[in-house]
Amino acid sequence: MHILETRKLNKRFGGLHVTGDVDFALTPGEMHCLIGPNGAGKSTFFRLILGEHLPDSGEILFQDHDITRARPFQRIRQGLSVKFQVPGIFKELSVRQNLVIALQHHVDPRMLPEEIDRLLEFLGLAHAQAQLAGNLSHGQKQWLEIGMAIGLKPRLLLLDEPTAGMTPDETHATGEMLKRLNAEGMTLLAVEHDMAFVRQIAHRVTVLHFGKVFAQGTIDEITADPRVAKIYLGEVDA
Ligand SMILES: Nc1ncnc2c1ncn2[C@@H]1O[C@H](COP(=O)(O)OP(=O)(O)OP(=O)(O)O)[C@@H](O)[C@H]1O
Repeated sequence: MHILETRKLNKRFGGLHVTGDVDFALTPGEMHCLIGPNGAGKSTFFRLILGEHLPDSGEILFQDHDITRARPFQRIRQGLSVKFQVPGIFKELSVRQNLVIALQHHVDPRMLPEEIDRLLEFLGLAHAQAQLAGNLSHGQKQWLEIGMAIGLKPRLLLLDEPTAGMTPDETHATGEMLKRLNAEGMTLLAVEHDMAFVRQIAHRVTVLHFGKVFAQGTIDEITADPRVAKIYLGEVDA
């Protein structure tokens, strides 16, 4: 059984084949990273999974349900959540208020304060809960956004370059945070460029190149593959 599966997923923009026949499957409990050179189609593949783009052909299955044409909110209701690269936090509100907004329609109001305390602790933001979110460091803003995305207790969390712009310490702390989520049963799929981070978290890695699955394996298999090194140097054509 797979938690997410795409079958021959295709997306074109004009004449450009951005996603070409992508067959991809995620096992429940897996931490998977999607890598590939700029323009490989990673963001487009993410947006197809989320329902922000509709494919020209192919299928997307989530927990064995066909969600190919489902609206984004329907996918979220089924247990999909996403953390985008640009934080969607409310800068003029406190850290705690941001979490209240994210959780209030999904958690029993009597349990809300306790649930938020637990999240703040998990994110390492308990001491900053009264601060305005706009005053947090870049890394803390990303963690708050992760908190808002996991407050709904998704089965699958998608992360778009979760460590972009972070210091090495923040990047490492983010990796450990994601590993704890995974240990609690959440499946994770991250688009990521930082290979040290990929090594820290990924069970398996998929390389996209010109919209196609170019290679798949453990990080050791991927980094030892001379064909993968060549696509980053621009030596392998579509
Ligand atoms: N809405 C769109 N309309 C037209 N072309 C698009 C659109 N979105 C993406 N593209 C093109 O599709 C290709 C793949 O883009 P995509 O953003 O999916 O790649 P990526 O692997 O995420 O790249 P990066 O690592 O730079 O973020 C690019 O050539 C891009 O210009």
